[in-house]
Amino acid sequence: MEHASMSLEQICAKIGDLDQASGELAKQRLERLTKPPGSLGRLETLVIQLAEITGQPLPRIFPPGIAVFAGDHGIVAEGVSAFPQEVTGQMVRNFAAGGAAINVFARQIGAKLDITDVGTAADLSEVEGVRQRKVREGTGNFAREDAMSRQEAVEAIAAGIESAARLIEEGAECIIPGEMGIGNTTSSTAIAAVITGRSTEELTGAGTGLNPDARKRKAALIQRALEARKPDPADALDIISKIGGLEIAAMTGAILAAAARRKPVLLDGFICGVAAVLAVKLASGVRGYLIAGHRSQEPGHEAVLEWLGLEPLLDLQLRLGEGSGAAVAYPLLESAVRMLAEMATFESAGISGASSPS
Ligand SMILES: O=C(O)c1ccc[n+]([C@@H]2O[C@H](COP(=O)([O-])O)[C@@H](O)[C@H]2O)c1
Ligand SMILES: Cc1cc2nc[nH]c2cc1C
Repeated sequence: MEHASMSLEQICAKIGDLDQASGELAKQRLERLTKPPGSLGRLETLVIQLAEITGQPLPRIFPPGIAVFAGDHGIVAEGVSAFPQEVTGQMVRNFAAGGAAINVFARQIGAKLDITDVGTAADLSEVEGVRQRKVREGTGNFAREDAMSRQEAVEAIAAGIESAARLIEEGAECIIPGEMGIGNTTSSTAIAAVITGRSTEELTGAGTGLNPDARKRKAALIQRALEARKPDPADALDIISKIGGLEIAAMTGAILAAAARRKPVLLDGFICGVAAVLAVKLASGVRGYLIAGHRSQEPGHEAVLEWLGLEPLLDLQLRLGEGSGAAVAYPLLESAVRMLAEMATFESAGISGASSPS
């Protein structure tokens, strides 16, 4: 459990450069496989990135581990979600019982699912299979007060580091962060606006299903809250403490811990993307460890992906969260690594190479 006890600074300092030499070996092997050069497109660039991340010329990414974090949001008092706050705790019970979408996809891809209550307003202490790391019972309403203290932000990040570190200790070769938190698209949109500098009108979406009028009110509320809170765009902890979420901070911790152990991080949707942006703000070297699983319907996700410089693998019009889009994308990583490891070479199969110069 080496990383569980490491401080945020220590984890950030441990994130190493990508291993170019392993990437180069993967690239050389790709050139010898029985296919026209480059014909497997993004599966080729993906497996090179996986080699650079893991430091393995034939990368291993199985089994994946899914770290799901739940937290509540005081901002829901302003009517920013189509669903009531109690759904957060109710869905955590559903995760523990195995009935949520992420449970189905976790079983499909052979992933272990680690569930942490990092700050719901519900009492989930009796629920088997839910790790209790409650930093506080939901954030403060950031339209009126800071979401949390700086210390609480650090504690929530530590809960995320702990979860990913445990999954990796138990054998996970790829980390998928996931979340559950009614109201968290409001916090995520506020963070995306601070980081990208784009307008809240442009970035704000329907979340779980707001109607167009309610979406407009949500955008205006976020704008007013940002003017009141004034988070420092250069300071990730200031952003988290003023307008963040406990489960968002925990996902940031999980991403940092995975990168520190050279494990690829397969990102889910908008909220997960925002957590990745915060991780990059804390340690810029994280960027190379990130793979975008899918493009969420939430408009802010596009801006976040652009900021991260990532092109998502899938666009299935998902907007669920929980890690679901990343879990659905995971088999593409398996295709990429199996292609590199299992395809015959021109040499071994006795197939002629290209006859004209490429
Ligand atoms: O992952 C996404 O892109 C995504 C987009 C919209 C909604 N969600 C999920 O819906 C919840 C937040 O929506 P809301 O409307 O309550 O802010 C939260 O539990 C997220 O997991 C997730
Ligand atoms: C039912 C439900 C399930 C979810 N999973 C992630 N966010 C969610 C939001 C709702 C409302």
